[in-house]
Amino acid sequence: MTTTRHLISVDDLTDGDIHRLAARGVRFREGTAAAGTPLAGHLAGIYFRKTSTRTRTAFTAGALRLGAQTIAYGPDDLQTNTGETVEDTAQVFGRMLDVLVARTAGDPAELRAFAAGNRMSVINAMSAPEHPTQALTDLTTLLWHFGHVDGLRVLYVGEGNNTAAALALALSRYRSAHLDLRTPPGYGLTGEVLARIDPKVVTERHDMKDLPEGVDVIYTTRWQTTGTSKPDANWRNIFAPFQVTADLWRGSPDAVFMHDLPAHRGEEVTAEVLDGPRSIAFDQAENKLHSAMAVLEWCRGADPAP
Ligand SMILES: NC(=O)NCCC[C@H](N)C(=O)O
Repeated sequence: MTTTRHLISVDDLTDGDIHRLAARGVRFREGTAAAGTPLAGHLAGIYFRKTSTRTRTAFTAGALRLGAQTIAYGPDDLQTNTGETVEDTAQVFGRMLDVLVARTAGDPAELRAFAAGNRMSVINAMSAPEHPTQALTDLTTLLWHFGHVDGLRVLYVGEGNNTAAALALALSRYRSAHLDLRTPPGYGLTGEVLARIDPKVVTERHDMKDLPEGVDVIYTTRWQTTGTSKPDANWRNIFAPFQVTADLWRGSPDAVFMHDLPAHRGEEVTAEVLDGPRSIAFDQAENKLHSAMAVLEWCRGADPAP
């Protein structure tokens, strides 16, 4: 009997799942995961309604490397565009696909509807409130770079978007980690996410005063989150103090720089930081592939026993 697991929210994962998925991503990155094609005979639908460079490539390449085959759907391809319900689409997909990787950038309820029949695994490749596969990539990157996640101190500067939310939820599972979020006023984590994080691990402020010193990581994200628009015309002035510049390294000279990408040099980060010696942003991007392979394997129960 094949296992069918879904990854729609970080909260679909136990602490053990999170720790094992991050560790498995590191093994794929280091080339120490057993070679093989555990997903041979599986078919993965790759359905992106929004732009994607890293996530779509990582899940397509990851599925192929694990022996699965893939079918790609763009925003205009499905009969949902002509009025077919998601529930009916899900019934059909569930009879033909083993995995559906979907980026809707909207309400994750649609992903739950795809998952309802439990006949295929559904992976959230980014929805409005959360980007769980990015959080697993980020944990993989932290574990790969530092050798541990517990005890790390992360300073996140930028919008409290899907990436920030997933990171906050994921780091909440590492009791002695600390995530200090500095989000522009009016652009912080939602109340729904704040209710689910561990306040001993995650703190949030809406200014750049009294920044912590000696942090291990400084992380940012682009200012124009997919599928959103800013309500106030003045938003660039509100975001300007939150640009990540080399100045932030004065109190944390050893910190590495992370970014979920795509980057916009001169907006959320300077070129000096993104392209500088402390940046591991493109290693982090590569880890999307290794982490996607860990997620795909886990979703089908093809992961190594704990
Ligand atoms: N790494 C990614 O998945 N990048 C694409 C989206 C990043 C950002 N969180 C956004 O919502 O626009």
